[in-house]
Amino acid sequence: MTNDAGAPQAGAGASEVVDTPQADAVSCTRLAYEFGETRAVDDLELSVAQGEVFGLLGPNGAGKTTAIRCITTLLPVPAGMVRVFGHDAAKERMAVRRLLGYVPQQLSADAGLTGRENVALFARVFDVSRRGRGERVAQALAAVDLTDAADRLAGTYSGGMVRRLELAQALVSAPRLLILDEPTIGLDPIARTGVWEHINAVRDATGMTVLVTTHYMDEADQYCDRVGLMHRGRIRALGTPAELRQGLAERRGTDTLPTLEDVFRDVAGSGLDEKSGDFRDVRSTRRTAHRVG
Ligand SMILES: Nc1ncnc2c1ncn2[C@@H]1O[C@H](COP(=O)(O)OP(=O)(O)OP(=O)(O)O)[C@@H](O)[C@H]1O
Repeated sequence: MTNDAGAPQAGAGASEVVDTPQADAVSCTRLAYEFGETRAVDDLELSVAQGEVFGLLGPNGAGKTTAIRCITTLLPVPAGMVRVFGHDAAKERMAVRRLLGYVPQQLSADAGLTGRENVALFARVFDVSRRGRGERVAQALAAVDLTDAADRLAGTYSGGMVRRLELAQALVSAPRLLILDEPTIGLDPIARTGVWEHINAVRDATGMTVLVTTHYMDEADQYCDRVGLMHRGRIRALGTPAELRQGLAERRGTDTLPTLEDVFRDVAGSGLDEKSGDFRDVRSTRRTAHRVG
């Protein structure tokens, strides 16, 4: 185990998890987070294995963003434990931050800078060494197919291009874990597919782990190795999309394979629409395609 300065840490107990190939990329144990009276994350248990694309699914208010923000160290861990490749997110915040790239829901690109300047800014913030920085920036832009548009102002980009630019910003530090909060919300189907194809291509090339939140059950079904269905602060069902769909078909005694959304409705029950909003409501109320410009 290392401390935030990267030096060996004295006194690491024998029972502590260390950064080995066997360590989970993300491990949350009884993670809880409250905003006043609201228990946003409720004793969350979550493990993401190294190299997998894991989808954290759930409707508005399920607690996905709060959990993600604890994992990225942007929020403290008031109760429970969060580890990233074995590093304790509460005690080794800098070590954790160095391992991950994060694309938040909020716009993280500057409309007044070119694509290249935006990515270069992130390279400086994430301490990518000056030597070779230009090449790393160019590689990150190429990985998301923005080489030709790299020297245009981001304010002229389409919604899909902005999302890919934000992906390049997160990739420039060569993270081992990429965390994306609603990466495709508000994009048209072609742009959504484009974002996923680039995520997958980088994952295939680097073996990076991907943790993604989404409301889009169809995307999770198609692109995630495993999914966790989150509702009211907890994971209510966990498995590969095929396992979850098959499981519901067996419970219902039907040959017709249900959708992942059917699975979610089954595990979340009638409370889904009353308290947390419907998936379609969320889609129609949140539009980010024109976030820049
Ligand atoms: N800063 C805050 N102050 C007070 N309550 C908050 C705050 N952020 C989130 N919450 C509440 O915590 C709960 C979980 O919210 P969170 O944003 O984590 O859910 P989510 O699943 O990410 O939803 P969304 O899909 O809308 O982003 C909700 O009830 C929300 O209203």
